[in-house]
Formats: sequence, C-alpha cells, structure tokens
Amino acid sequence: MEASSSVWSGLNSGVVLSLIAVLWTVVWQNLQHLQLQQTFGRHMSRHARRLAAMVDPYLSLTIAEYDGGRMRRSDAYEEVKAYLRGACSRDARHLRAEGGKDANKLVLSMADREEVADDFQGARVWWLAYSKSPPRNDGFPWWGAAAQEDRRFYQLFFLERHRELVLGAYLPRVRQMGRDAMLQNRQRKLFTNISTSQWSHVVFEHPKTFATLAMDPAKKKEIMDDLDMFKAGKEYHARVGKAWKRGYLLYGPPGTGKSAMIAAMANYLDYDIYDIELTSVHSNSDLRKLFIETKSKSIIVIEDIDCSLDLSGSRKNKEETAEDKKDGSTPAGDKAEKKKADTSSKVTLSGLLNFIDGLWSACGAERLIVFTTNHVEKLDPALVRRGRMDKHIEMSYCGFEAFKFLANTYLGVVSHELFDDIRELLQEVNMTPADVAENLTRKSVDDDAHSCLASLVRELQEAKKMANGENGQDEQDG
Ligand SMILES: Nc1ncnc2c1ncn2[C@@H]1O[C@H](COP(=O)(O)OP(=O)(O)OP(=O)(O)O)[C@@H](O)[C@H]1O
Ligand SMILES: [Mg+2]
Repeated sequence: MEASSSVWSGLNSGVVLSLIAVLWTVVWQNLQHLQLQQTFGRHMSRHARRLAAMVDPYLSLTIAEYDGGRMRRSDAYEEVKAYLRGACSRDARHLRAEGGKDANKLVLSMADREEVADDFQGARVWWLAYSKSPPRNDGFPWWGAAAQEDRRFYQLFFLERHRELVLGAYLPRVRQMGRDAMLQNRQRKLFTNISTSQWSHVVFEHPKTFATLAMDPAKKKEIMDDLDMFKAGKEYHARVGKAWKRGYLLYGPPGTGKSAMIAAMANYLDYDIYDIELTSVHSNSDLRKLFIETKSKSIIVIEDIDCSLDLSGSRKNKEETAEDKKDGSTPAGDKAEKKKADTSSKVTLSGLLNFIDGLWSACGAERLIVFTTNHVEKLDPALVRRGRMDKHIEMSYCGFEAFKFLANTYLGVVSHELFDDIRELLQEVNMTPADVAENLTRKSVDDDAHSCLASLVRELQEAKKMANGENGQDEQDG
C-alpha cells in the first residue's frame, strides 16, 4: 500500500511536472510569437547573472566610440564592432545595417541595447551595445554637428575570476580579429569636407592605376619604390623618431596627370583619400579638427594649393593682387582668382605648416600628404622645403617615353614608322598626356594604329605651327 501510494504520488508529481512543462512551452511559444521571448530571455539572463554575481561578481568594461572627448573615433570601438559582426548576425535579434563592399550585402552590427554572448577558452562573456544622447555642453562647443550625434558604446561583462584571461588574452584577440575583419570588408573611401569641419564620403572607385598612367617608366618605378618603402616603414619611422607620414608635392601644367597620379597612388597603396577643400575651412582650428578625424592608411590631398590660400602671406599684398588683375598678368579666369574670390578662409600658412609637421601631425600614422599645384614657383619655400614635402614630382608634358607607353596601352604598338617623327615633334611641342591619349583612341571601327598615329602627327604639326605663329607674332610685337 505504501509502495503503491508512493508510486501514485510519484506518478502525480510526474504528471504535474509534465503539465508545467507543457504549459511553459505554450507560454514560451506565445511569447516567441509575440516576439517577446528574446526580451524576456534577455531579462531572465540578466537577472540570473545579477543573482550569480552575488556569489561570483561580474566586472564590466566600456569601450566608447570616441576617444578623448569627441575628438577622435576610437579604433578599439571599430575593431569590436567588426569582431562582433559574426556573433550579432547569428545571435542578435535587433540589428543595424550599413552598405558594404559587396553592393548586394549589408554589413551588420548590434542595435541599441542588444546583447550577445561569446565564449573564449571556457569563459563566457557578454557584449552589450548602447548609446547615450550627448550632454548639452560637452566641453567641445567647436565640434559642430557631430556633437549632436548620440554617443555609442560597447560594454563587456565577464566574471571576476576571468579577469586576467579577458584582459590579457581575449581582448587582444578581439582587436586583432576585428582588424582582420575590417580589412576584408573594407571599402575604400573618398572623403571631402562638406562644411568647415566635417567629413563626408563616397566610395572610392577611380580606375586609374600606375599601369595606365603614362610617364617615363624610370620615374614611375622610382615613385612606386618610394611608396613601397613608405608602406613598409613602420619600424623605420619608430626607430628614427619620425611621425609615419610623407609629403608629396605634385606640380606641372593642367592635364599632365596630377590628380590621376593621386588616384593611382591610392589604388596602389589601398588607402583612403581625404580631399581637403581649404577654401571651405574657416580657421586653423577647423583644419586641425578635420585632420584629427582622418584615419591611418590614407592620402590627405590639397589640390591647387597655391589657389586655395594666400599662402604667400606678407610677400604679396592686396594692392599687388589688384594690380595683377588690372593688367591681366595673373592668368585670366585662373583657378586661383576664382577660389580666392569666394573664400572666407582664415587658414594661415603657419596653421597649415602645423598641420603638416607640428605636434598634431603625429596623431595617427601611415599617412601621405599630397599637394598639387600648377605654379610651383608661387609656393612659399617654407611650405615645400624637404622634410615637409619630402618628394617633389614634376608632372610634365608628354615625352617620347610616355608616348611609347600610351601607344602600347591604347594601340598595342611598340614600334612604327611614324615613331621617329613623333619623337622629334614631342621635343618641339608641348602636348599633355591627356591630349596624346585622346589622339590614340580609336574613334571608329575603320581606325587602326596607323590612322591614330597619323592623326597624332597632324595634331602635333598643327600645334607646332600655332606655337611658331605665336612666337613670330610676339617677336613682331616686341
Ligand atoms: N600621364 C597620364 N597618363 C594617363 N592619363 C593621363 C595622364 N595625364 C592626364 N591623363 C588623363 O587626362 C585627364 C586629366 O588629367 P588630370 O586631371 O590628372 O590632370 P591634372 O594634372 O590634375 O590637371 P589640373 O592641374 O588641371 O588639375 C584625366 O582623364 C587623366 O586620366
Ligand atoms: Mg587635378
């Protein structure tokens, strides 16, 4: 009897337990149906963790999107974000998405207040994403619109007994894996300053490479070797105590490929480009802010440097400029005059020099600074001295070597009866590589290598006649 009652009560408790289990499953499925399961589960796990923390305390570590107030985006934050991409696409319920390298895919990250777990060498940790509105006065009133954006954070929870493991091994691994993931998904960007101190970007997809840039092959090789040395120069720069940056000055007439060279450099090095429009930068401190926001592995470009600012400072006063305009001695309709007319920029030469090699220049690493100009003679020597602009590259009119390169690229021709004529003409006539390339482009199906080369010869002869005519006219006028 006793045995049968205990079996009975055993059976009863079995039934009750099964009923509870069934009820729980029904409630759980409904919760899931209502999409509340995740939240509920999360609350449960958070409460469970809090309870557990009473016997085995949890520690937390916060990684903010911006280091040093709001001045610079934190590398660690980006690395954690990239590292968590896999975990969050697998486990998180609420996601944020951005466009990625692949036009058809989105790059995912955790939405606010999402939490994902991660395991490392037997230790379980949790990552929580959250954001906060910025305080009214964040101490950086000059930061402009960026100061209004929410501040984002990742918070890592782990058990106190895993402190050493997490800090010493897990986090370095997270950062390394995050960096690797960022490299894989990296889309190169072309940034420009839309306002006085804010960058905006598009995806950088310029097709120009060194393989399609016509210039003397020896000169091209020298530049590529220089870039290789720079890219591999981390240890060298640390050893000699120099900031890991290099200045290039590209100068030469319009259409000789200065901008094309910058695109080729970016493609060769796999760097981003920051194209600073100096005339929209109001002050030196705005320039500094833009500079601080640039990332490593980038080329910072200031095109037409002579036109963007009155860099000559006291060497050229306003009356002189007015005189120049009256007698037309500055090139009429020149980019310089157009730019200066509508600029309210207060960026000074010393501000720019500070940006190139003052104390601020060492923040960040692996950056090229490239200036371009059509009038190298107008630049202040302080700006272009070696050490600031380490390498001066003249982009010149098309020489015979550059022509041969173009003939091979466009027509697949390495020698031709017209080559000798072209060599002579190119010595007498200035023609940009862009114009030579235009002549070597087939315009119809009937065009062949000979007709293209003949058209180039005709154009060069025309240009020679014009030049001789003008010289003759000048001599008569003289
Ligand atoms: N050396 C070159 N090899 C191949 N293409 C070239 C070369 N130089 C110029 N081009 C082509 O000619 C066009 C104009 O060149 P680019 O804009 O680079 O000239 P630039 O020197 O920057 O002129 P500007 O001084 O007016 O800014 C581009 O389409 C470029 O691809
Ligand atoms: Mg250009």
